[in-house]
Amino acid sequence: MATGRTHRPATRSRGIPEATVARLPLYLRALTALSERSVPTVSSEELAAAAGVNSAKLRKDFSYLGSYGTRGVGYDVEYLVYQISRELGLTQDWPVVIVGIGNLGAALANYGGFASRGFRVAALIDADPAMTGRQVAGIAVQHSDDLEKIISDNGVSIGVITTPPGVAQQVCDRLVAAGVTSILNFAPTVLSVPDGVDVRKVDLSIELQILAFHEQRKAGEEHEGTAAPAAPHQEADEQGPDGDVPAVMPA
Ligand SMILES: NC(=O)c1ccc[n+]([C@@H]2O[C@H](COP(=O)([O-])OP(=O)(O)OC[C@H]3O[C@@H](n4cnc5c(N)ncnc54)[C@H](O)[C@@H]3O)[C@@H](O)[C@H]2O)c1
Repeated sequence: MATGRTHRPATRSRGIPEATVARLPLYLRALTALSERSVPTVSSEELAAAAGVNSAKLRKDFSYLGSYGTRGVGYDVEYLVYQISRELGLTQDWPVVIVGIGNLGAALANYGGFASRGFRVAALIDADPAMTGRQVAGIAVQHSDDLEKIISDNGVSIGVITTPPGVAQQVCDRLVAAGVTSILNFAPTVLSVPDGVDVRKVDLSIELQILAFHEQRKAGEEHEGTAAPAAPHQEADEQGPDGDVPAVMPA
């Protein structure tokens, strides 16, 4: 068993760096907004500004997709939406299960943004017998005793864990044994997974702690009237999609 990290090399087999992959959803979100406004083409500068990314980085990212735009015209919005969606695997439907249907699991189940991005909530699973059969977001919650059958029946490869931290590893092990190969973990615990399984961890409290650090530094600067020492240098590929620490991290 390996612990912690996402078990993928920094550069994917098709040669797209993970840092670029992490920015593709930002481009896609900006492009989708342009597409909804029937904007046909966009310059790299406009798109970079809309995505919150540096334009040179954007051009480099798109070169990995084989998309170079047309000088003086820019990028074709619809074609880029298609290209990025295909690269992210969003042109196919991904059934997802959510395990642990408490406050957070129910909120995620009710989030309408998954379906429009190619993720279908195929099943909701909880260990509390009182939850079994209860409708959440129009889906009947199923008992965790049936987890393996639910995964297999629905052909699920992506699992979301929103259980208490103490049971998250056990839930993760069952999901993986049942065939799940990608896990989005919201529980505040580090999961161990075998090679070939990707884990991403979301931790809003870490994001808040980072903001608190910056707030403290700003307050210190005001107080002392001098600049605080610069933050430690971050390598480009350690940075998040918009050049900051990512909200969703490799576990
Ligand atoms: N990542 C974040 O930013 C973030 C934010 C909020 C909460 N959390 C974490 O998300 C998790 C859920 O928080 P919550 O407020 O929804 O808690 P909750 O207590 O409301 O819900 C947890 C649910 O998990 C179920 N459960 C317990 N053991 C289970 C098992 N073995 N299999 C399946 N289901 C099981 C419970 O019956 C319950 O319905 C916690 O670990 C919490 O720390 C993370």
